[in-house]
Amino acid sequence: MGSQDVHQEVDAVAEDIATMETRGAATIARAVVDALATQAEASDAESPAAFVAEMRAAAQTLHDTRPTAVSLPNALRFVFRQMDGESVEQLRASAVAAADRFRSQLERAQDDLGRIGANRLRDGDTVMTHCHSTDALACVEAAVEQGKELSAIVKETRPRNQGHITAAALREMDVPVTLVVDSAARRYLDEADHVLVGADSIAADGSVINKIGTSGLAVLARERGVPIMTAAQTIKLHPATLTGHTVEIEMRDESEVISEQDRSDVGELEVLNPAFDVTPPRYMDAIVTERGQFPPESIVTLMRDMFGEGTDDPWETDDF
Ligand SMILES: O=C(COP(=O)(O)O)[C@H](O)[C@H](O)COP(=O)(O)O
Repeated sequence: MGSQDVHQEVDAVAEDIATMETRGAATIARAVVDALATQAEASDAESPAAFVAEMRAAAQTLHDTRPTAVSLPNALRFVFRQMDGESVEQLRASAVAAADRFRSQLERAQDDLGRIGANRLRDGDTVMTHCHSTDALACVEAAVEQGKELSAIVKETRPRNQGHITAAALREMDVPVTLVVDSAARRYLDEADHVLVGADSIAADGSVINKIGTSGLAVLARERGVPIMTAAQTIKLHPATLTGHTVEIEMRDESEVISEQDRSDVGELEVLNPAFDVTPPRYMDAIVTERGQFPPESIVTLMRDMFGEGTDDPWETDDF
């Protein structure tokens, strides 16, 4: 175990998330749940209180990696809500079982969401994508499995070019891909039948928080009359927005935007590198979840159903 009895695997997972070795909201959620299970399995805590303290320290370490994707705290919350017992062994077993349940729910949710999203796509359609979203790709995959022939226009998604990952995933599905730079989006929107994006968080008013550039793409899509949908499992619903909190937008290092050499050639300047932006609900046609598709403005009903009026920190629960 490392500092505060946090398992070294937890520290490694946290490092991978912070450096974006592990990235994408659903993938991050799965990684943190795996790490919590490792923490639980490896714990040599001698009392239930010590076990819970260790799990909380592990959760805090994982939580503090990236701020925007709410799937991360929602995944931690899922495990903590189901952790229960009088002894270390019972607590351990319930945490590991909760992690197992989370993993299978995540997979099922993505499959269900994919089938729902696929219903919006017709044979012969071209979809334009932004960034890399496994939820969005699940819709394409389900449509392809239904026998629909699709093609894709993939935005490269500066500064980290996650569009390349999307292009590779689509080619695996035998979907023809055209890669374009971000600023070519408007030029090629006339050739697209749908814009398909994922989400890191969905706010109670139906705003979609996703990779920087999504909001501009949504405005352009509206202007060109191209429907745009967000594919997002319900673990992307942000409970704190029910009580008026806003979603923190991660600011990343300027080195992702400009090299040190180029920067010194240019001279004095400020570089800003927000990783995400907010698309207001009026620019989004539908949010597709595993529980059906929703007009963005109505997502609040699903959120109240799932969370009540709000929630605490993921590791705070009345059970301990
Ligand atoms: O914005 C991103 C990834 O950003 P980053 O690369 O900065 O993590 C994705 O669209 C969402 O996370 C959804 O992904 P998924 O559908 O796989 O959860």
